[in-house]
Amino acid sequence: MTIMQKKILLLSTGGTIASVVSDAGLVPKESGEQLINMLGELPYDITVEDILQLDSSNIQPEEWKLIAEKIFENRNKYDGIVVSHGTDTMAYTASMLAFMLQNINIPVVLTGSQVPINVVLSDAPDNLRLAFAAAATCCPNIYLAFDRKVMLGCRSVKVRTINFDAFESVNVPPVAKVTSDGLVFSEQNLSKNTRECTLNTEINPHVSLVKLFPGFDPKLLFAMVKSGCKGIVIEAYGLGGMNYIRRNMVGAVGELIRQGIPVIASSQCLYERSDLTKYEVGREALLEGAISARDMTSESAITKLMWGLGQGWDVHQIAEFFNTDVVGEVTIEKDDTLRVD
Ligand SMILES: NC(=O)C[C@H](N)C(=O)O
Repeated sequence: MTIMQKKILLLSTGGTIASVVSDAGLVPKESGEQLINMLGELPYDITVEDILQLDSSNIQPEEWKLIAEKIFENRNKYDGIVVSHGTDTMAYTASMLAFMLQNINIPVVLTGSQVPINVVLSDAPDNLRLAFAAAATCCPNIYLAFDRKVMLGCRSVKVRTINFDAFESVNVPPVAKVTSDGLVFSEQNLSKNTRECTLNTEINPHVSLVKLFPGFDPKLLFAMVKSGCKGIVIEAYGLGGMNYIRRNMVGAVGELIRQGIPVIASSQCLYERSDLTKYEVGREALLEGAISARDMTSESAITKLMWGLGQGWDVHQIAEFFNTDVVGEVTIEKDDTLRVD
């Protein structure tokens, strides 16, 4: 009896995984085919397409669109898709793909490596094998697979520059882990997708992500808006606090919102949620109309803002959008009304 092998498409985009040493430093040169050849026999029917050959520092909204279109085009021809990608912006790409390809009907798994595949002790072969296994077995969704963990793409963050455990699933457990039992799934491997997959690559990249620091001049926010910025994510302090003495960030937020610029307040802390209702410095911002990012990653918050603005939505619609769990990117608690009374 012949067992039907799963059909998996590898879309290769470059990154360290495909890099070689050159006089100019590491540059992505290896093709997807070369990556596959380094893995030896795999129990899948693999097709390869090279769509980009970039360090992921060069991956921007134009490339997100191309990757999303390629996935959409192939979503009914394969059982799963693996996207090889540089690690530096992989969490941004994974988050944006989740918004652009809502209700995706197959597993799409991004992976890369900290060390080029042609180096003896590279992490690339393990990461690629994991990505293929995830693409063959996970529920439909956008994932990031790295260092024996499979995470929801919109919850992943790059947290290390050198060590192999470069990514973490923030505020939710990984979807699956590799143990001696193989790929072991958590309960999260349940697909919520019941609707038709849509491709919507309309985004507005004219946004800013600002990390608040003591002494930050709120006038700079208005300068950004003057230069065309249409929405701002502020990584505020702790639960979402902002200063209002001397330099009035809270007042600036209110003014921007009255001008029609959505301002999202997230936390500089990587873990756990922002909750603007707790302290006066958060409540004031909330009263001025700041929109809470709750427990979203900054990568998800900024890509969600770009996508929402791309739909032509105003401040109220963006607030509504951020109060909605669209692709698993945010935890909305049942009675989480964020009222300040
Ligand atoms: N490890 C990596 O892939 C880093 C590389 N600079 C990239 O993001 O393309």
